[in-house]
Amino acid sequence: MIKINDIQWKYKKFSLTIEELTIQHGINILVGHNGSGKSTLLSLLATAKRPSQGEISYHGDTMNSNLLAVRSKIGYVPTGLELYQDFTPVKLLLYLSQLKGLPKKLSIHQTEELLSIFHLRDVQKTKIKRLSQGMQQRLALAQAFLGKPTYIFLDEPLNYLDIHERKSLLNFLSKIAPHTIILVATHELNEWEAICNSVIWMNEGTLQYEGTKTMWKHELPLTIWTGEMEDSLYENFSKKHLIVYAGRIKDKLVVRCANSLKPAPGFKAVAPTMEDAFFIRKHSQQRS
Ligand SMILES: Nc1ncnc2c1ncn2[C@@H]1O[C@H](COP(=O)(O)OP(=O)(O)OP(=O)(O)O)[C@@H](O)[C@H]1O
Repeated sequence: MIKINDIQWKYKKFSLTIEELTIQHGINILVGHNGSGKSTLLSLLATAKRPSQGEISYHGDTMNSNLLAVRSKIGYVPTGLELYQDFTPVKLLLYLSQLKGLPKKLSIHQTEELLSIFHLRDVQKTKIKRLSQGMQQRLALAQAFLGKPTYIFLDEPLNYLDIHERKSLLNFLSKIAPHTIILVATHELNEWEAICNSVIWMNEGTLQYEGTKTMWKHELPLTIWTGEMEDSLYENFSKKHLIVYAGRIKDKLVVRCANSLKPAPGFKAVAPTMEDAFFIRKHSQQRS
């Protein structure tokens, strides 16, 4: 497990402070508004940034006690990772596996395996600058798994991926999750719903929630309701209730809202999604 102990990191007006956080095996999603500190936390965990106080322990090792050992077990994909544009995917993966210290045979084996997993076989000898953004994102992801790291930190990994590639990545992560600690920063909570184990919510550089997916969705102060209504009633309704969604299906206005009691006749309580839960939790936090 990864244990964060009283860390702080500051840059100008932004400060990230976490007193205590444990990250377990499985898929953990990291959520929060823009600028809340998700990428900063990932780069601290990936040892790309150093906390100004406190420490992070990776199964007992820390950045101070054994930086090289820690780094050798980390796979990290920040957003906008710049890949050597004149390399080909095969050359890049072989080169990076050498930097990671993998023996030559294993480098070749893992490079081939990752090119297949990320569907890059057809373009393995094409220069990276000629690849689409989605292909470049898949290559950025592939490099993170060289050496079969124990700790995987992914910043918005679904960016640029088409539906097929998204599903494929989610399947791959589910397969390795039992023996890997995976932390994924994402705004697309519902896409991770089926496979994630726990949720970490950051707000303005501080930890707001850390717990299981089930608790995230079900320990909520409000219920989610859906129903149809006349257009003329909506304006007044929206002033009194927390609207999650309002849209037209055929000629009906369909409303999804959060409320403690049934908001109007005909409305039905429904199970909250991961995003509904975020919406309700954020709303409750702003009011408290
Ligand atoms: N190297 C840096 N240079 C300048 N500002 C930084 C740097 N790293 C972090 N910040 C600042 O830290 C704060 C947190 O940013 P961070 O990127 O971690 O948020 P985020 O939750 O990942 O946001 P988003 O959802 O938009 O990706 C922001 O105010 C950002 O401007």
